[in-house]
Amino acid sequence: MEPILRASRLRKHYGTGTGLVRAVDEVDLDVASGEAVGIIGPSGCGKSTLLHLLGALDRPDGGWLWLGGERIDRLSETAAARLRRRSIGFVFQAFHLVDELTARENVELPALLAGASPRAARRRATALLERVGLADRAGHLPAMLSGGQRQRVAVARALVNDPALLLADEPTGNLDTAATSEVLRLFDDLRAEGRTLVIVTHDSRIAAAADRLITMRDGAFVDETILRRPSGNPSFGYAIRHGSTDDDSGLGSGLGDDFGLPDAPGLGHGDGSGSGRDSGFGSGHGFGLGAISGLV
Ligand SMILES: Nc1ncnc2c1ncn2[C@@H]1O[C@H](COP(=O)(O)OP(=O)(O)OP(=O)(O)O)[C@@H](O)[C@H]1O
Repeated sequence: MEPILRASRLRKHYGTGTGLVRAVDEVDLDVASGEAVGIIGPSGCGKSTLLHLLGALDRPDGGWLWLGGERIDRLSETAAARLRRRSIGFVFQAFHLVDELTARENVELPALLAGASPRAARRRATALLERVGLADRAGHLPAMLSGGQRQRVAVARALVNDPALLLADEPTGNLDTAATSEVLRLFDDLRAEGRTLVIVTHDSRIAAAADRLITMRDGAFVDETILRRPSGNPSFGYAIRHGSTDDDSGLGSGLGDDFGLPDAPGLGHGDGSGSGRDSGFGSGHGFGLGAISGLV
């Protein structure tokens, strides 16, 4: 099965006064359709830079990137903008709603920009606001909404063009505990309904909404943990090995211990009968399940 998103040796380096920052350094990533991938790691390790590359918000210095089989790493500004409108939904820490527009108008906007009729845009925005539990706030301006409500509007907006890929950068970073729970529930629902998600986060609870968690450090992937099989892709087969020769016992349980996440029973002890990823983890470069030992 072809991944919907594939990055190969993706690279973004910044020259600074004090030297070279390898923000993203030869990263390989495959994301299957219907899979929810969480990316975690210390501040400055390159998570946001990677997400910007994956979402064609920024161009890599090197490497290749495909979305739905289409090369997207060398698009012109115009083509990248078109791709983002059509195929990618973004959720940012700071919401980025238009202050002068109501919740419904904010959600309608990307649909209108993508060429939907006003009536179709309204129909879709109304349904999505209902979907995120904000039907009764459709006419409110962002200033009249709580942080959690604003982020739910932002999620509805990200979904309005039914994107192939939803990218979220610290979606709970600006939220208090109660609002985080609202947004967490929403992401958990999106995962369960089979949305293809990549979420960058510091928040262990949001990270737990992922099917697979990747840890970044110094621009590279250093660890990978499978939490569950993707719900959007029942035929998805992980090549999880049996036996004790590989240190795969840390799957799920190691994560729970180190990161405050619930255990993922069974995942570390799969029957090995899955068909396996088409190219293994991260396109076959880098590391495999044997390297997993919980979060570092
Ligand atoms: N435009 C830029 N110019 C120079 N350096 C940059 C630029 N953008 C990011 N960096 C550097 O690249 C590295 C990765 O930054 P990035 O924002 O991707 O990290 P992050 O993991 O998302 O951090 P945080 O969790 O704090 O948001 C950092 O060292 C950062 O200072």
